[in-house]
Amino acid sequence: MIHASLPELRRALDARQISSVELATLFLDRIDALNPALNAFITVDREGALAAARAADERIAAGQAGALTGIPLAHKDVFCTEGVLTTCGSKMLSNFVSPYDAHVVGLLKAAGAVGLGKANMDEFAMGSSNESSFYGPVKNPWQLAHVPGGSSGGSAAAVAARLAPIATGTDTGGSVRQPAAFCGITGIKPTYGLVSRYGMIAYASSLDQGGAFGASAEDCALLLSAMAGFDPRDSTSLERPAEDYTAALAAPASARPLEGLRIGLPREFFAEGMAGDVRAAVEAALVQYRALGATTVEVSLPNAKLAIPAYYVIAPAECSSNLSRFDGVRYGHRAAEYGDLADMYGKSRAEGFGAEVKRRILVGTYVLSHGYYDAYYLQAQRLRRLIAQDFQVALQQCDLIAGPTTPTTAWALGQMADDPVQMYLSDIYTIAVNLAGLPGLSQPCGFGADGLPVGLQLVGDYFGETRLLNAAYRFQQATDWHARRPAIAA
Ligand SMILES: NC(=O)C[C@H](N)C(=O)O
Repeated sequence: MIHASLPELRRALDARQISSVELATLFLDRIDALNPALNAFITVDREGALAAARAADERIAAGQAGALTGIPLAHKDVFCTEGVLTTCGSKMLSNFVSPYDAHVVGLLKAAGAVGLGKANMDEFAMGSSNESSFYGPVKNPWQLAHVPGGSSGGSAAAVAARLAPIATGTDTGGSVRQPAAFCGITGIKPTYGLVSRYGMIAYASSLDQGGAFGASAEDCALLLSAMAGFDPRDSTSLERPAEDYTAALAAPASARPLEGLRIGLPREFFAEGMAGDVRAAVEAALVQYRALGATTVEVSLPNAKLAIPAYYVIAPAECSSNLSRFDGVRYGHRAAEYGDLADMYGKSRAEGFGAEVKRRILVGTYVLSHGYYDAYYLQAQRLRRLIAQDFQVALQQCDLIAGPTTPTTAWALGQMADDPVQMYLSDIYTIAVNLAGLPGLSQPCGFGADGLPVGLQLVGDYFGETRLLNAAYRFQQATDWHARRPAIAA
């Protein structure tokens, strides 16, 4: 049961081969056994999970089960959960119990999904390795001495090690796709505005977007279908009819299911910077895509190389504003001893935030300050527009864009700890997609020389989620990279 797909779990639950309580217990026991080694969860909510599972069993017995009723899942600890600790990976929120559920959490509860607990993450989602978490680093299930990626590293490691069949995440600059690639699973970041940000602790609001992790594109499609949808409480939520992202997957299998699909390969992504073993796996995957009927065409994203400097102005600027609410008064940690009010703010924030968060607040405050705004923030916004335009030009020549998710496989824990800029550079292929607000997916497509997974990134036009998930699904029907498991999950 541990390795069953979501549709298989659905059938087993509906046929009463297993109850939701039994299924939740199976995963909770696995978390107890394996989490000490992986550190994928910050909070395990056994009681809440079993109560939700009992309710799901009643719903199943009454014949009222939906696609996710009784299915266990993990939430990234950035999503507020009523009555359950929400830390955002920070000491600042180490005692924060939200009085309400994030929109996404509410939708999944209403669907009858069973929340197992809260997944570890980089502090306030700032990082690409999960090492900035106040609760300690997450280990990569494929090799425990390596990072799982970040910032949604706990969610990705949990799914890869089968501590949960599916998990939520968020992606501001790659935080779903990069850990999915490093952990050998599938992850999708939808179009900006598709998933409500209400109750998702804000990092960089114009970039933050909720996303889904699963062992396959099909499992991601099921989870995303339940997460997406208009929410008036998020001013950037898009008012669109709900979509069933699994509908296209039901089309009959054929030898060349991707006939007519044009895949654009950005010249700049294949030029330099990609490790040899990543390139080999990505190119082999493209051969497979062609065998399934797709054609490939070279496209250009001339400004994509400027995505990292633009992002590391815009994201810190927004974070410096968003994180000002953590002042020891309204939320979060308060210093035990202080003089006047300013001293209390200063000490509380100095004690509550870790080094990476402080670095970004400082950079963000600087680029927004009088006299520097035009030189940095405004320029970055201009670059952002050029990058988005590049994608629109490229997407006139193709239906989706493919390339590596990351330049290398997962690095060793500690390897980049003293070199934040090196870590920022590792997000080179994912960040431009957030700046443009486009949907992106990462799927496993092979292994590097070190035995660690390689991810293939697919990027679509706005609201192209169905096309991305369908392409990945057809690839997964013909290959078994997504079915490979780390020894810890055997
Ligand atoms: N939050 C993200 O999407 C991760 C990105 N590496 C960042 O640190 O901003």
